[in-house]
Amino acid sequence: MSLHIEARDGEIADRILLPGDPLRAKYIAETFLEGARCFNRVRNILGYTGTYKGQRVSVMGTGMGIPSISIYVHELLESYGVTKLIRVGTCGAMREDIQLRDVLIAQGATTDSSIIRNIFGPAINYAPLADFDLLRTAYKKAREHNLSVRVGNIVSVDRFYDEEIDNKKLTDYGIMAVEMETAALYILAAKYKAHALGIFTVSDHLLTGAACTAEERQTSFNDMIRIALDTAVSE
Ligand SMILES: O=P(O)(O)O[C@H]1O[C@H](CO)[C@@H](O)[C@H]1O
Ligand SMILES: O=c1cc[nH]c(=O)[nH]1
Repeated sequence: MSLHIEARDGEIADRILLPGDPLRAKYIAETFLEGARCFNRVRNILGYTGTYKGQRVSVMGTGMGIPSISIYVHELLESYGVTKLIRVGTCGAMREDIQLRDVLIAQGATTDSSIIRNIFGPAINYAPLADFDLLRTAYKKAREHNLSVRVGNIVSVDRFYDEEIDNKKLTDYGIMAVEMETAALYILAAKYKAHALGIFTVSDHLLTGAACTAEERQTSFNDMIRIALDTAVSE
């Protein structure tokens, strides 16, 4: 056990999907995994392990924001020896050429979080990056399923409601979308020599105001989930 995860040794697979919403974890386990068993209920951050295409895979919520995901990813890496972590998140599109329900893959995760400064000090602006092998595999799997995905830079912000952020500047420099956790996932995975990737479904659009319902957010992101699971079990 670790402080926030009550699983016993061996109950968590070495590869795990990480949605922010614990109910999305439950949905993934019940819909896509065979023989899924719950290994965590602490704080209702639900976690499950089952099999997908014959291989053990886990899925667990991370909560919202960098402080929350940092706790769970740290404990998964430090106490449970997880080696492949794939975030399956929602995001807000920031560009006109990206639509509701599009699937995006974060090659990089720009951030305004103090996590970079806290770790590296004021002189270094570390660039959190996806694991190249996972990224390449996810892209290939998407193409095999005839799904179009976009690969590029996203921004992991500290505040969901942020009136001060300059979104226009971020999009001018190629940022596709906004979410709240991936920079920390990539940094922690790098520290522990693990492999991490963030895959997203666009749940709302910052320019048009279009949005999926809360229920759709929880359940309607099957394309992203299939890509993530196929990537998790490859090699
Ligand atoms: O849907 P999840 O995976 O939680 O991701 C996004 O949704 C939450 C905000 O509504 C933040 O956690 C953000 O990163
Ligand atoms: O963090 C997020 C997630 C979805 N949509 C947003 O606008 N922000």
